[in-house]
Amino acid sequence: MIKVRELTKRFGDVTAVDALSFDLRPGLVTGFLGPNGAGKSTTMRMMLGLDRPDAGSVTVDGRSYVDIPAPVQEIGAVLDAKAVHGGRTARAHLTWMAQAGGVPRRRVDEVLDQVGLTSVAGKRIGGFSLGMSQRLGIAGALLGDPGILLFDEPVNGLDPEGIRWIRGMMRDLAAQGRTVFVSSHLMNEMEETADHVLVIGRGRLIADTGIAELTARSSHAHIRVISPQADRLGDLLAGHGARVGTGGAGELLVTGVDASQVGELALAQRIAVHELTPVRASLEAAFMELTAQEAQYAAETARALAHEGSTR
Ligand SMILES: Nc1ncnc2c1ncn2[C@@H]1O[C@H](COP(=O)(O)OP(=O)(O)OP(=O)(O)O)[C@@H](O)[C@H]1O
Repeated sequence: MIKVRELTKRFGDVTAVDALSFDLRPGLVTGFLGPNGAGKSTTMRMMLGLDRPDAGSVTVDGRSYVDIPAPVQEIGAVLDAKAVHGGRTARAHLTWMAQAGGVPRRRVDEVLDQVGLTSVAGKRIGGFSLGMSQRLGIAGALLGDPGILLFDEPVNGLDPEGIRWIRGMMRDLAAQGRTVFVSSHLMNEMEETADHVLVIGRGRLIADTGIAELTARSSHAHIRVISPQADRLGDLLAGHGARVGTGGAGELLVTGVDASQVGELALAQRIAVHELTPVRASLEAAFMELTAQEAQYAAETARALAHEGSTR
């Protein structure tokens, strides 16, 4: 378990990270959301011991990163996939990393295979596309078979196939019981990948919540019901405390009761139901609602996350 407590970092007058506290749990993809400049990279760098906090701490199973004897076997990270020596081949780069990290050399071919780069292992990295560089970065992070993985904006600038691949890889790593922490400045990107999200704005924590919990709790969540007797069913549901709106012909949009109650009530009155679908709120709608009553910076963060362009 990673525990971040009251983590703070200042650069001159700018407080990049402001008393940030959170835990990361294994077996989940935790999204780290915040607009550009919110403090995500700085937080990740402190988690890896690359920046020194002005205050606060990060511990991995009770120890700080610098006290871990073989760090690459506990935490793997991809901070900037392009920051590698372009003259080396992919295999030479990973072999050098394996030696530096005290990892057996046979792992090099294993991770090349795992990320689908075996056929270009002998090619120079300088000629790699962004998607290939991201795969190489992930291969490097996986070398020590670590239980914790940190990815800083891994899908930025990738094509849809590259994005799909990275999402699948993150989900697989979490399903293997690893802790996966991934930053993004776009809300819709996290909706499909993360189980849990931490949202920061101006270095401060705004939300720490499960995605399913956030979107199910939102007032935008509802049940879509289609019935040839929609009017009768609507009256029946309203009589049992539901709020009933209408959609298209024969369609009801119901809140305040769950799908099983709708089904049971319809059955009891012998009303045919052709469709009964719980519809979650989008992450964007749920988050806007969550922050609407909060500080202005929270609302600004919500808008920036929803509408910022996908490239920096
Ligand atoms: N080395 C540095 N020196 C001075 N200021 C810095 C430095 N690194 C980060 N900052 C500032 O700290 C704040 C947080 O930056 P950080 O890069 O952590 O944000 P971010 O959420 O990762 O955004 P981005 O996605 O744009 O990198 C910004 O105001 C940034 O300008």
